[in-house]
Amino acid sequence: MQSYAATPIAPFAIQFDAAAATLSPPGPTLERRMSDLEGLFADRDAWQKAVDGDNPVVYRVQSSPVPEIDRELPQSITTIEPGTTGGELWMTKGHQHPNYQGEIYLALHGTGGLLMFDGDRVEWVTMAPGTIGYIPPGWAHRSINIGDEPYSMLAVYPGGAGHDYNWVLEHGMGNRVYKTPNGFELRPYGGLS
Ligand SMILES: O=P(O)(O)OC[C@H]1O[C@](O)(CO)[C@@H](O)[C@@H]1O
Repeated sequence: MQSYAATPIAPFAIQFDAAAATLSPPGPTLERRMSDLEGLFADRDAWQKAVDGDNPVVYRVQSSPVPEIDRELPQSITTIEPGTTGGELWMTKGHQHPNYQGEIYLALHGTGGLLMFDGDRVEWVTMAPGTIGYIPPGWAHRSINIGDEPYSMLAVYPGGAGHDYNWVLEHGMGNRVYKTPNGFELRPYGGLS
């Protein structure tokens, strides 16, 4: 019989409602407001102004009850609101998996992008409903709403992958994503203003 450091949870069914962008039974949820994205938008003054204003919710994450522990396979649905800060499109914080593990995203609603950076190379996947974006081990990843409506996507990832946010603060994400009259464009990361 296999032994485990943590006993796996029992099998169960999860109802995935793509239209409502929900998982049931629900697990933990989190809400990231503008103040939670400190040091991530290039235009710090624009970021501060938004924080001092109504400090809007930039994105929400709803998880299933599958725990974030080694060998389990949790899922979550992230919904990013449309918006810009200093011209930069609203996005997730972005993170690296400390022990380098893969992940998949399935786009559900709206239009988004999956920006990946391995410290050297940058990759971009445009995400429309039905697109699966594959994140290989070793690539930091960030989602961006490039449309005018909320962008939702399902993530499935190894429970032991972890979230290293400092990696992104130290290394950046290779590119930034800005709104343009015709849509969006990727620009070199640069520093903060
Ligand atoms: O962890 P971040 O970078 O804030 O982004 C949130 C998203 O990333 C995940 O951690 C999955 O990688 C989800 O919880 C959610 O999809």
